[in-house]
Amino acid sequence: MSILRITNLQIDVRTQGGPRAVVDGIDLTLERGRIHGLAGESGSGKTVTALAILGLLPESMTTSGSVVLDTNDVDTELLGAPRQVLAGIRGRRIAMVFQDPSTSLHPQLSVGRQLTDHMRHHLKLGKRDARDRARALLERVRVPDPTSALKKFPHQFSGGQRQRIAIAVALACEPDVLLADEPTTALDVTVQAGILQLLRELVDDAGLSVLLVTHDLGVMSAVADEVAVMRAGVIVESAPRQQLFTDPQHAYTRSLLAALPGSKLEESPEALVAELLNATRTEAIE
Ligand SMILES: Nc1ncnc2c1ncn2[C@@H]1O[C@H](COP(=O)(O)OP(=O)(O)OP(=O)(O)O)[C@@H](O)[C@H]1O
Repeated sequence: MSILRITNLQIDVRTQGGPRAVVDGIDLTLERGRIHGLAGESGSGKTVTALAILGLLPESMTTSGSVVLDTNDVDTELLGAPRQVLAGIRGRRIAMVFQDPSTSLHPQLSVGRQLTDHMRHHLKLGKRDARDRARALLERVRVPDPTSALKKFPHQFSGGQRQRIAIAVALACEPDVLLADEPTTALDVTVQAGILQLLRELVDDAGLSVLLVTHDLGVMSAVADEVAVMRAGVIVESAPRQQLFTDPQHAYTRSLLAALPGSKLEESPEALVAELLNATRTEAIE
């Protein structure tokens, strides 16, 4: 069942020489309970695609096409939607996590405050209910000792734990869609695996739909159900993970795969996943 439908999305940036297309007519449908990977080299348009969904593009960019959120059979067009419509959707229906968790977390607010403010605002929860839910969320993303974690500040946690907290904040209002832009790129490989495993669990347990933006096909191969490969603003190939990794159709996809460091991928994507998940156990001791 689809939750977000992107149709013929075009993003132009104004330049002195006239408009330049940074995304040139892409189609992408996100399904509930699936992880959709958006891969491609730096500058191919992955991040601006994610930002366009939430109306967060810089002023210098214009859009056309359609981005429809379909919740409970009600379609909402997001492209060009009024500010208050987008404000009601951001964080509530569609949440976002970034490469650097500090971007999503406020350095001077306690973790508890960041989690509960969000819930009190969007879900109108009372103080005590919000606090109970915040504790449960930290438990769910496996931040150790949630009760004392609520009183701490972001800098008191490791990078991996900070990203888990950022994911907890993103999930606070039970969004339908999570946009994750390079969520593990800044983390070392064992911590990456733990975060990827967490995303997988959240998708499987809660029916969340994830758009996972990354230049790293290794990360993709570990968790994505479907992968779209982007180059210079265009999706050149889109296929279920297994198919894309074992039978790439486009020369650009083949070149990306060939550039992967001699990994288990040559044996099978599953072997790489097993390797990454094995590393997760190491992180649990972190
Ligand atoms: N604020 C901006 N003003 C003008 N051009 C921009 C701006 N942000 C991005 N661009 C341009 O838009 C294009 C797409 O950038 P985007 O950040 O989406 O790429 P990406 O695939 O996410 O790459 P990366 O992995 O490096 O983030 C690039 O050509 C980039 O130069």
